[in-house]
Amino acid sequence: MATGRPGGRGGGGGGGVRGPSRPLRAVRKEAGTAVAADGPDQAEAATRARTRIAERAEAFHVEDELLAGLRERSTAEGVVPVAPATAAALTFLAAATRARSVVEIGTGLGLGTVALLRGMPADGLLTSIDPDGERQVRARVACIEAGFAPGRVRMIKGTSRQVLPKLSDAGYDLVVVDGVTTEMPRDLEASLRLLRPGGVVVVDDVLWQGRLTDPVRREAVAGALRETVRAVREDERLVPLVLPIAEGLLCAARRDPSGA
Ligand SMILES: C[S@@+](CC[C@H](N)C(=O)[O-])C[C@H]1O[C@@H](n2cnc3c(N)ncnc32)[C@H](O)[C@@H]1O
Repeated sequence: MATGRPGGRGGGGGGGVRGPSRPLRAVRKEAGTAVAADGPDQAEAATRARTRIAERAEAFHVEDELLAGLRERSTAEGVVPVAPATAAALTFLAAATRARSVVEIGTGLGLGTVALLRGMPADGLLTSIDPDGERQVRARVACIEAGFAPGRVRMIKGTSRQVLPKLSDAGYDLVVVDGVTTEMPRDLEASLRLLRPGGVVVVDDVLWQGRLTDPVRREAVAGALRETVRAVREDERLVPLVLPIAEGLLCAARRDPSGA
């Protein structure tokens, strides 16, 4: 029976109860398989359908005036804020994990900060890191305008390299990596140290395909993204997931080694 979903065929079917664990060989599905199986017309139709679905999913999230204003100001100043769907995902993840202690790398003007606070419990504390102290002052004002007491946010001025080593090991429920892309592999590694068992790390825009005119810079950014994705995929302490939101939102939960 046709499912009507692009790529909705195959997938192994079957129950979902796993047998005794044994090492499994990773099998990667290559892009383009659909062309071989269905022909170019079906593949194109599937791609169009996927694009439409992605657009509808993005349109589901309508930002309020506060976030829309922050987005406009951020963009005007050359700070790339998290996308609307990413902001919604941050709010969701903070709520779903009941994240009381959160770290955000890259405050910007505070769009992601407000999104995270909106999902966190009322007694949660968000630590946000950015070398630009002036932006952090404005982000703090945005958090107050959003209705959060000043004590809910700890703004720390500095780069992730300077600040992350000073934060407590296994002390955080959720870490969001949204600083400078070339620092991402290092930020990820530091973030994993900060996560408590069961904690979640989120890395924004890992499937970035943007164009940079400087080829050296472009390769540095692409290399950092590849390294980050590979590190998460290969880390057996993590349960990874890439959500096709904006330019790819990488999430990973840190397993509890006690098995609890
Ligand atoms: C992509 S923006 C963050 C956007 C923000 N999360 C939001 O949703 O609006 C990146 C931010 O990282 C900051 N940044 C640059 N270098 C950094 C570093 N080494 N460590 C931490 N943050 C850095 C920039 O000043 C900038 O505000």
